[in-house]
Amino acid sequence: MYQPDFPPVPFRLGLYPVVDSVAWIERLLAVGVKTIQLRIKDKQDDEVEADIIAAVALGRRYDARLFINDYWRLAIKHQAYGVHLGQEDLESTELELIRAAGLRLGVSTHDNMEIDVALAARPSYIALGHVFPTQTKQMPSAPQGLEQLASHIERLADYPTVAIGGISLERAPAVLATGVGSIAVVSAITQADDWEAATAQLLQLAGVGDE
Ligand SMILES: Cc1ncc(COP(=O)(O)OP(=O)(O)O)c(N)n1
Ligand SMILES: Cc1nc(C(=O)O)sc1CCOP(=O)(O)O
Ligand SMILES: [Mg+2]
Repeated sequence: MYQPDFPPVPFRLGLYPVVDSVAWIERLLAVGVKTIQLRIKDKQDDEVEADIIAAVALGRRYDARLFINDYWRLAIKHQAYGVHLGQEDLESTELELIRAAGLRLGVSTHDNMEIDVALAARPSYIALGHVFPTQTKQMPSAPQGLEQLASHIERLADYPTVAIGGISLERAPAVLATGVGSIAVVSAITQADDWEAATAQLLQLAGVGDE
C-alpha cells in the first residue's frame, strides 16, 4: 500500500521534463507542463540559489510540481514542491528535514536492490532508470529495458512511478504501456529540432498528471 513518509504525489505525474535552466522551466510551464525538475549539476549552493528561487516562483505562478535535484537544503529553504535524490544522496541527506518541511521526495533506482532501499525511505515517488541507452548521463549500469520496467511497475503496484533514460517520442508509447505513471525526459525535449512540437506530442501521450 502507498503510505509514504513524505507528502504524497498523484499516482500519475504525467510528462516530467528534467532541465538545467530557469529559461527551460519557464518555457515548458508556459506550454502546459505541470511536473518538472531543475537539474543543475556540480555547482556550489551560492551559485544555484538564485536559479532555485526563480524556479520555485515559476512553479507557484503556473501551479506546477517543481522538483529540485540534489540541492535539498535550498529546496527546503525556498519551499519547492519536492526534491529528487539519487541512491548515494540518500546516505548524505537529512531526510527528516525534508519531511519536516513538507516537501515531496522522489528517489532514483536502477534495479530491485535499489528499489528495496528506496522503499525503506518511503518516498513520494520512485524513479526507474535507465530504461534505454542515454547520451545525457554516463550510467554505470546497463539499460533495464521495457520488460524489467514492467516487472518493477508490477512490483510497485500503487506506488507513483517515473520512468527515465533514453525515452524518445517514438519510445514513449511503449514505456507508458507498462503502466508507469510518468515519463521523465531530457533530450527528447531539449535536443529536439522543435521543442514546442515535441513537448505538445509528449503531453498528448503522457498527460499533465493527475490532480
Ligand atoms: C525523475 C528522475 N529520475 C532519476 C534522476 C537521476 O537522479 P540521480 O540519481 O540523483 O542523478 P543526477 O540526476 O543527480 O545525475 C533524476 N534526476 N530525475
Ligand atoms: C538524469 C538521468 N538519470 C537517469 C537514471 O537512470 O537515473 S537517466 C538520466 C538522463 C535522462 O536523459 P535522456 O532523457 O536525455 O535520456
Ligand atoms: Mg541527483
